[in-house]
Amino acid sequence: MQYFSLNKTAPDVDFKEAAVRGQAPDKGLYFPRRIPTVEKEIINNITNFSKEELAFRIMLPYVGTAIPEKVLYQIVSETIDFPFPLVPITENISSLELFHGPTMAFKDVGARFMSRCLGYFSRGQDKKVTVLVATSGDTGGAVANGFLGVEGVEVIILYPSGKVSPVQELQLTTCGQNITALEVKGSFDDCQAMVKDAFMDADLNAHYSLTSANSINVARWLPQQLYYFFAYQQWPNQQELPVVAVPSGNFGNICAGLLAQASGLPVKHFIAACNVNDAVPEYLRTGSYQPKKAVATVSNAMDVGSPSNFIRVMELFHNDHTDISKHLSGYTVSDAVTEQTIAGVFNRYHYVLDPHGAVAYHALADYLYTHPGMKGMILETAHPVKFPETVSAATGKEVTVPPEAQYLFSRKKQRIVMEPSFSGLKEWLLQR
Ligand SMILES: N[C@@H](CCOP(=O)(O)O)C(=O)O
Repeated sequence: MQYFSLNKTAPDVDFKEAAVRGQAPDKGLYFPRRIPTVEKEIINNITNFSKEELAFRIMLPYVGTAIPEKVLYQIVSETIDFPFPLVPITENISSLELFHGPTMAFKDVGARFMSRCLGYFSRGQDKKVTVLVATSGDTGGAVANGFLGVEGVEVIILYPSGKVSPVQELQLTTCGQNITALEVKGSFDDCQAMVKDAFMDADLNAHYSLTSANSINVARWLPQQLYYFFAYQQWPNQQELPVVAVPSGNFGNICAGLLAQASGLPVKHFIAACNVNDAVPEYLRTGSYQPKKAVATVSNAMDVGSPSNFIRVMELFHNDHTDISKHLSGYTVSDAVTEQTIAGVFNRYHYVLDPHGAVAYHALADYLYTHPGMKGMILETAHPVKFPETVSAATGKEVTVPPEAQYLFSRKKQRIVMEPSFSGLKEWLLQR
């Protein structure tokens, strides 16, 4: 498999080089030259496949010969070594729970896959790989956990000061070892811009082998397709296809779902469920795409004003607004409605949504109301315990911390505070 840069002025590369570089030298995102077709035999008999076999068959064409098949099988098996249950909430809405991994968010899949690939690629290399990653909440913890102790790789996480939840902050600031956290006095978009500038800087590239662990990196982005296939394995009526509502911030997750659909996964329709940071729903409504300055919300992981992966969504549909709109609807959900949704779903169905899942639930319920007879699922992207204040206030009940997360509260936060400027980041990196 070859990958091309969406800025179209850098040479094509294979999976290894795309993963090791993160971003193309012309600052473009890598995109697969061709979209592999998932064999009909797999789709028609999907319940006969184990999760591991399915994951291996989906990822193999994207990885090509960059990793031996036996090693790839091992990597995908370790990546998905936890449950992905599809839980019914109402008669026509189910929740695909993606929070049963080590950091209780969907990012564990991409982070675990990428860390293992990078660990494999950096074996026997003298030069350490430095992963720079920006987070609005969940990516940071997942990447910290996925890369902790990986030989030959160090991770530097940039997160926006005061804009991630306390559990998220503990997850990304308490690992130590090869993980360093930088608290940036700005927004997620500032963090992401600083990281992207670093990849293009000649001095930094002379000192470091830099890569990204955001979904701009194909090794982080592509495995996010897997749980859409796991959802279809559990979907009860494969004649009546699901509408899938995805809480969307940087748009890597929904773009992976759209890619899975383009490769043959049966899905009725996708919904990009956003909070008020809604540049993409706005584009779907008006045909004009205008990145916005991000504002803070209760669904903080989606507080992204300029979603990196929107360009990949455009590429999938050849920049055709009419075609995109056939496959994808956008919704904007306010904090007040998010909180009412958590309360309403808890009171009526005894299901506890996190704020991101609640945004998706509201959008899906609204869509199904105007499309009677359809059924759908939300991607429940994070555990409610990551947002205890919002969830407890809405449900009137304490959120119980799962035993596997309790250790976090005895750990000491360690981070370096930084202004939101690339020159500050550069100076710090060069002085280390
Ligand atoms: N929602 C993210 C923002 C970064 O997204 P990514 O998928 O590109 O890593 C977060 O939780 O950090």
